[in-house]
Amino acid sequence: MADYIMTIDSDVEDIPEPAPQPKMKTQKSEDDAALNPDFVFDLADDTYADILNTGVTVQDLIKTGSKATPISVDEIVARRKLSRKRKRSADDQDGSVSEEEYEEGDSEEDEGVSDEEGFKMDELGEASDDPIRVGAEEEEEEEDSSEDEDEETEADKARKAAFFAAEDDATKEAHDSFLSMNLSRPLLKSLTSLGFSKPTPIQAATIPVALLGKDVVGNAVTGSGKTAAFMIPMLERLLYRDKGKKAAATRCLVLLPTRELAVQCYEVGNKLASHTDVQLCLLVGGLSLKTQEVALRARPDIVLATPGRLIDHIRNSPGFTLDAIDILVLDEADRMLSDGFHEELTEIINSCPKSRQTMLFSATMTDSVDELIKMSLDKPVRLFVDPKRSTARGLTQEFVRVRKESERPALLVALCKQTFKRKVIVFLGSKKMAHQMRIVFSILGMKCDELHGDLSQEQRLNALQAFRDGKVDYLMATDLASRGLDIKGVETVINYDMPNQLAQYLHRVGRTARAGKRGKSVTLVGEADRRMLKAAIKHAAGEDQVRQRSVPAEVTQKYIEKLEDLKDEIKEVMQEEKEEKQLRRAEMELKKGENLIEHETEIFSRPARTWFQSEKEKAKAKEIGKAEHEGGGKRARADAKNKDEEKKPKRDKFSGLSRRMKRRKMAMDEDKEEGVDKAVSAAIRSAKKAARPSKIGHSSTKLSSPSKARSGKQARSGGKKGKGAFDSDFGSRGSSNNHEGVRAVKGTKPNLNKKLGGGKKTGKK
Ligand SMILES: Nc1ncnc2c1ncn2[C@@H]1O[C@H](COP(=O)(O)OP(=O)(O)OP(=O)(O)O)[C@@H](O)[C@H]1O
Repeated sequence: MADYIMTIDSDVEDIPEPAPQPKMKTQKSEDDAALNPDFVFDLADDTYADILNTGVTVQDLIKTGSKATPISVDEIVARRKLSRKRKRSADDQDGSVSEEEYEEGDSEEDEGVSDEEGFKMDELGEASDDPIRVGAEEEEEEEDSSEDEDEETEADKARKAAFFAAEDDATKEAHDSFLSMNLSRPLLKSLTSLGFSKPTPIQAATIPVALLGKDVVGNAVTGSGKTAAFMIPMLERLLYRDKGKKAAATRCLVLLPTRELAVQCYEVGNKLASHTDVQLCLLVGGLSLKTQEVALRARPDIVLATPGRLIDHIRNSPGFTLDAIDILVLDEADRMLSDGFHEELTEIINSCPKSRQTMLFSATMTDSVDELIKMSLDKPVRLFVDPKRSTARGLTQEFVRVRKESERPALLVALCKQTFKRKVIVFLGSKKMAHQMRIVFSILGMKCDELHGDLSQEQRLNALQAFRDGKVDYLMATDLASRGLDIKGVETVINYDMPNQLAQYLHRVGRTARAGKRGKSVTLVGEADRRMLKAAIKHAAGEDQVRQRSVPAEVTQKYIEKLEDLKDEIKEVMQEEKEEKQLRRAEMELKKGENLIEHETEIFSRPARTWFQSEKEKAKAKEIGKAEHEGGGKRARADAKNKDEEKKPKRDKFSGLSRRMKRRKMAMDEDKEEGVDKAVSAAIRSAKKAARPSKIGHSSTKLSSPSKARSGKQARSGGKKGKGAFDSDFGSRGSSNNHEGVRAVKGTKPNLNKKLGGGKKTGKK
C-alpha cells in the first residue's frame, strides 16, 4: 500500500497523475484493445449545455404560466440571516453579547486547519484484503455472489448463443472515423460542429450495425458516448424516409427513465439533426401537455419520451399512434426493463409494430436473456465494449470510513468545506435527506441546490441548469440524477451513503470522469456497506485508481459540534418553509376555485382524459420499482407478484391473441354490434392499412429472401424489418432522386461497397 499523506493545502490534488495527456492523441496503454488509441474526446466547451441553435432552450421547455415561483431555501436562509444581523446590531447598541454567525467565521477557521489535521489518503490495492477496516475484524463469510459475479452456466451460454446474433464481419468491422461509416453530409457536418472528430468505441461498434437495421444490445462505460451511438444511425436512416405531407409520421421512439435524461437526449438529438430536416419532439411529465399535443400534430419524426407521459399521449392525444414506429430505443435499458416500468413498457411495446428495429443501451446492461425476451428482440447483436471494465479510466475512487453513523453528516460537511469545493454532486439516499442537507449547506454559506422527485419539474430543470452554469457548487441529488446526466466538468461525486446495488454505484460515479476526462468519487462507507465496497473496488478501472481517505477524528468532531449547534436553525428554516408552502397551497386552491367558477362550461366540456394506471396502481408500481432499484430486488418483485396473482383478472376472450388479431376481433365485434356489413368493414380496414406511412428508407423492393423475414406475416408486409428495409435504403441510394441526404464523397466509396456486401451477408436470420 503506497502511503502518501496529503495535507489540506495539497489536497486538490497531488495524487500522482499519469503523464500529462495533452489531447490523449498519442497515449497508448497495453489493455487498450477495445479502445481506439487515436480516439480524441471532445474537449471543447460544454457541448450539450445550451440547447443549440434550434432556438429551443430549457426555459422554453419548462412549463410557464400561472404557477407561483417556487419557495427558495436560500431566500429563507438569507432572510433569517438578515434579521439576525439586525437583531445583533440592535443588541450591540444595547451592549449585549452577539450571537454566533455561522459560515463567515467558519471559513476563516477552516483555512487555518494545520497540516497535521489534513485528511490522509492511502492507496488501496489487491494487497489490502479488507481495505477499509470496518468494525471488528472477524472474518465474515464472504459470499461474493453479488449479482455481477454469478457464474455463467453452460445452459446460459447456450441460451445466449441461440438468442443473440453470431458475430460476423459487419459487427467486427473496425471504424476509426465517421467518414468510413458512410454517413450523409448533413450528419457529418453536425458531428464536426459538435467537435466529434472520431467515433468512440461504442459508436464505432454500433453505428454500422444499427444502420443495417439490426436489433442491438449495447453496453459501454458511463460517459462513453452511447447517446450519439443510437442517435446517429437513427438520423441517418431517417434521411431516407419518404417525404411529403402524407408521408409524415413518427418513425422513431426513444424511451428514457427520467425527464432530465429525456431533455438532455432531446438536446443531443437536436444538435445532431441541426443540418437535417428531421423533427424531434419531447414528451415528458411535468412539462406542458398542450404544447406537446400541438407538437405531435405535426407528426415529428422522432419522439423522445418518458413512459408515463407517452402513454398519456397515446391514449389522449387525437391521432397520435405508434403504428409507424420503425426504430425503438431504450436508453438506460436495464432500468427501463426493471419492474418499476414493467406495465408501462408492455403497453408501449404492444403499441409498436413488431417489425421495428429495437436498440437497448446502458452502462450496466444485462445480457440476461430472461430480461431481454420482454423486448421481443430479433436476433440482437450484442455490442459490449470492454465488458470487463465498469468505470471510466479517468475515475479515481476514494472511500472514507464511517465509524459511527452519527458522524456521517459531519464527514460530508468536512469533506466539502475543506477539500471538494466546486462542481460536486452529492448523492443521498432519500429526497428528505437531500433537502435537509441542502438547508445545512445553505446555512453554512455553501452555494448549493437540490435535485430530486419532490421538486416541480421547473425546479428540477432550473437546479440542473444552475449547477451546469456553475451558479452553485454543490448539487444534492437522489438517484434521479444518477443515470445518464451529462454535465461537463463535474469534478467530484460524493456518495453520502453507499447505494445497495453495484449498478447504481457505477451510474452515480459515472457522472464524473466523462468523455475521457478525469474525475473523482468519494464514498462514505459504513459497516453495512462492506460487501458493496469490495464489489466497487473489484470493478475499478485500475488498482491505482482506488484510495482510502481518512478524516482526522478531531476534524470530524469539530463538524459534529458545529452541526449540533445548527440543529435549531435547521428546524426553524424547515418550519418557515412549511408555513410558506401551506400559504401557497391555500392561494392556489383559491385560484383554482375562482377559475372553476369563471370557466366552468369550458372545463366540463373537455373530453375526459383516460389514464393507463389508477393512482393506486401507479403508486404500487413505483413502490416495486423503487424497492428493486434500491436493492430489494427480486424478492420485492416476487412478493408483489404473489400478491397480484390473487387479484389478477380472469382471462378475457382476447387473451393469448396477438395484438393484430386482438384488434381485428375487436373491430369485428364492434361491427357486429353496429350491424356494419362485413365487406364494408374489411374495405375500411384495408384502406386504413394502405394509408399507413411506409417504413424508413423502405422502397418498393421486397425482401430478397423470404427465409430472412421473421415470419410469413412480415414477408407479406414487404419485409419491413431490418435488413430488408435497410438493404433497400442502400439499394436505392444511388438511383433515387428522393434523397435529402448527400453522400459524403471522399473516402467513403470503398466502404460503401464493402458494407453493401456485408449487409447482404448479415441479414436477420
Ligand atoms: N465521438 C465523440 N467525440 C467526442 N466527444 C464525444 C463523442 N461522443 C460523445 N462525446 C461526448 O461524450 C460525453 C458523454 O456522452 P453520453 O452522455 O452519450 O455518454 P453515455 O455513454 O450515454 O453515458 P451514461 O452511461 O452516463 O449515460 C458527451 O458530453 C459528449 O459530448
